[in-house]
Amino acid sequence: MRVTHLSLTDFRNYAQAEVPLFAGPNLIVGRNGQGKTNLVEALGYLSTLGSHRVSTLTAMIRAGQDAAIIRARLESNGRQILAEVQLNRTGQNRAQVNRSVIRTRDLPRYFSCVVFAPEDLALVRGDPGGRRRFLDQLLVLRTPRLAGVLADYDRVLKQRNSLLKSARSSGVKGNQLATLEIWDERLVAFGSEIIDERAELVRQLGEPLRVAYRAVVGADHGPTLSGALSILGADADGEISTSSTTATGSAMTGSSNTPAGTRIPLIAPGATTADVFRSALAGLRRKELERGITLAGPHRDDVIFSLNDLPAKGYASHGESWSFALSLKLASAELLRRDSVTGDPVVILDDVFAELDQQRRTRLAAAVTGFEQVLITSAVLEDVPEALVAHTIHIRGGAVVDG
Ligand SMILES: Nc1ncnc2c1ncn2[C@@H]1O[C@H](COP(=O)(O)OP(=O)(O)OP(=O)(O)O)[C@@H](O)[C@H]1O
Repeated sequence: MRVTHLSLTDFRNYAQAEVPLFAGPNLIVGRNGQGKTNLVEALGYLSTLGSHRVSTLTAMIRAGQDAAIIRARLESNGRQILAEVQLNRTGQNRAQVNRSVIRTRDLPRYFSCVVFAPEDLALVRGDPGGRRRFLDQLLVLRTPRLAGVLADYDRVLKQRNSLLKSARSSGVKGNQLATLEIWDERLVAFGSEIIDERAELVRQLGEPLRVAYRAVVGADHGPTLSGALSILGADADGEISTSSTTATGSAMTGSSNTPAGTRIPLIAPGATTADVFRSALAGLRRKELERGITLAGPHRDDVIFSLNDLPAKGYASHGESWSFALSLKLASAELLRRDSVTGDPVVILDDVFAELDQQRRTRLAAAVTGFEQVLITSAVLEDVPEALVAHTIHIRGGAVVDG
């Protein structure tokens, strides 16, 4: 898939911009602070419903304006699609596809892109929330129906938390316990589906992750790489021990790959994720009523990435962490490419070449050149490998300019 034209109205520092885009590499250049990242951030929103650099979406609306509009013409398997979204300060965003209103959360059904940016380092070094978001965005792009399951889980979690909070402040009443049991069942139903989907995704990421790491680093006898989903919250006070679903565990090189996706039975052989989740909630009941929040569930999961059998977080060097993060993104682009009926995801490299040495630049360029469309932003033209210098767009002060 590719974007053939991007229009922005009152988005970040763009009052109005019309940007034609082409198949293959598109290089977006300009001095610092001119609007290069803003341009690709707009496209990222259409695919992830978020930003790779801020969590408050109102920052994307041009200062002094009430709404921003992102409009992209897409070509997907020969089909033309016009995807639009209006971001409002009120938070009531509106989306359209081919001029028909759709739910904003359904936008990723029409457009998939993978954004690589310096912020990705947080996937390895940052908090679990970033890793959960990474998995969930990829899940939704691959299986759009899961956007609904994630939204339902969040809704039930909020309702369950407010019930726990009110039980904490006013003492537990019998009818509250009955209601809590109803919320428990819903939380378990949505939550165990999310846990299972995330675990399967981590398992599937294993092989492309190893291939990507090798492509970026060029290791011939590479380190071992693995990821494991730690589920049900790893409660700090030890009420429940962290249960872990090993998801990728094989050596990066060598022929005898450990079978990926080995499930460790958590309670008893044959126990389902729902069984485990349900009994964790039962075990935490007293503590949850004391604290007034839900202490177990996929909202507390983490993915533990390992390099050379050590957790990447806290052990990997800056260069290793950055290569790991790049590889995670490359691996997700590869998964999307494999299972997408709409063709390759659009690959966006936002300011990444400045972070890499010459060898890694060349290797990364080689890894992405096969994708149908690649958008690259850079303040320094010379940082970008020649293989990616083709169509060039110059940005100055929130406007597309000639040369
Ligand atoms: N909501 C907004 N309204 C108006 N201007 C904004 C808004 N958000 C950001 N800007 C402006 O956009 C500019 C930053 O744009 P952007 O991050 O795209 O720069 P860039 O060209 O990628 O720079 P660099 O090379 O330094 O990464 C800043 O001047 C900032 O003040």
